[in-house]
Amino acid sequence: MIKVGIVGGTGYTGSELLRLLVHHPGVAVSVVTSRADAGTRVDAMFPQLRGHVELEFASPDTPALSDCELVFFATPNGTAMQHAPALLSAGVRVIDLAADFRLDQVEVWEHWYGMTHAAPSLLGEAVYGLPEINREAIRGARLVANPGCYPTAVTLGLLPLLETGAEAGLVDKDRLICDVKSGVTGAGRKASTGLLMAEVGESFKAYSVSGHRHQPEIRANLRRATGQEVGLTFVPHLVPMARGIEATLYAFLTDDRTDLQTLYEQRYADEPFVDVMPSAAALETRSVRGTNLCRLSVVEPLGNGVVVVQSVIDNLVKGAAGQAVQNMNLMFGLDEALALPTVGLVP
Ligand SMILES: NC(=O)C1=CN([C@@H]2O[C@H](COP(=O)(O)OP(=O)(O)OC[C@H]3O[C@@H](n4cnc5c(N)ncnc54)[C@H](OP(=O)(O)O)[C@@H]3O)[C@@H](O)[C@H]2O)C=CC1
Ligand SMILES: CC(=O)N[C@@H](CCC(=O)OP(=O)(O)O)C(=O)O
Repeated sequence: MIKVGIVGGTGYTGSELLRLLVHHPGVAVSVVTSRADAGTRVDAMFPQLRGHVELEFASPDTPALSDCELVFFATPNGTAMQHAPALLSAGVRVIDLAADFRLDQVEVWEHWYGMTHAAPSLLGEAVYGLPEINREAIRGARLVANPGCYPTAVTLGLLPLLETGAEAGLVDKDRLICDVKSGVTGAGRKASTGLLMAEVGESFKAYSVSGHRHQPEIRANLRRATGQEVGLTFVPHLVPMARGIEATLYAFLTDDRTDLQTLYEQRYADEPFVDVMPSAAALETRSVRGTNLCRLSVVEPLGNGVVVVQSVIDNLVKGAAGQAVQNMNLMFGLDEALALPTVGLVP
């Protein structure tokens, strides 16, 4: 059994990790932390875990984390970078669900995250944990930077257009448009006026239109996959639902000879967690709710050179905790799909 710790176990992604890991046959969760709720039984806070988790939340400074083989950080940005160096030195592998190790250039990271990086020397070593572009590197990694939720949905949606068509110029890589919507759990469980039901319910808004920190992460992913710079406009929106991300992605074709449906189906034929719909189906977030799937559809609706890709994920699963478990499975030589659901909770 792999001995695992979770820092930040009272948050949405930490509790989602617990939901998935209690069904994992190769994992024993031995430490779950919270500063505010240290000493409280995990199943007292989360009755859905009764009978599955017999732990109390521990303080994050507990030495028990150093006895783990793997520690997940399900904490705000800027936390894992303070603790990862000591854990790695103690031989513990680390998966950070936050953004501390996602960008490889420290000045770009500091610009977007507004703080000084505490462990810049690890940025070069950290492996970006999107298995669909980085599987082999993840297998050998000590430190994995789990992708952001929006970057997961957008990168998987655009990848085939850019990867396969880059040299031939399948689409205009300087004018990609990403219109993306998220449920409110994407903002975390902390108390915040902007997340109150009366603020979010019965309404729908765009935010960070002038720039969101996931834009450089998406560009870095597409650069990593294609070797080329891309130009993209990324606008996130908040939708009054708990879970789910829907990305509607637009690209302008520069070559109309490629069969887009075949391109997408072939690119993801061997991917256990990417499902390409057989036709230009309209996608719903609920079809992936609770699953580790990214479900895609591609269509050129008017035949006028504008491609529309839809991409849906559950932000807490493929967008966070599920992807982290997928990465853990790869790092420990297990079946990549172990303990990861693929049937959505509908309705
Ligand atoms: N929610 C989502 O859909 C996604 C989130 N992420 C990222 O994952 C991370 C966690 O997100 P989420 O679960 O939503 O966040 P939450 O706000 O729901 O939970 C944060 C958790 O971290 C703990 N925590 C906060 N500060 C510290 C600290 N300084 N040291 C140790 N523990 C701390 C909190 O407990 P306590 O304060 O008691 O210690 C709590 O358990 C974030 O970086 C987020 O950006 C990534 C992809 C998707
Ligand atoms: C709805 C909502 O507020 N979403 C968050 C995304 C948070 C997230 O997951 O951030 P990281 O992936 O960088 O960790 C936001 O836009 O800030």
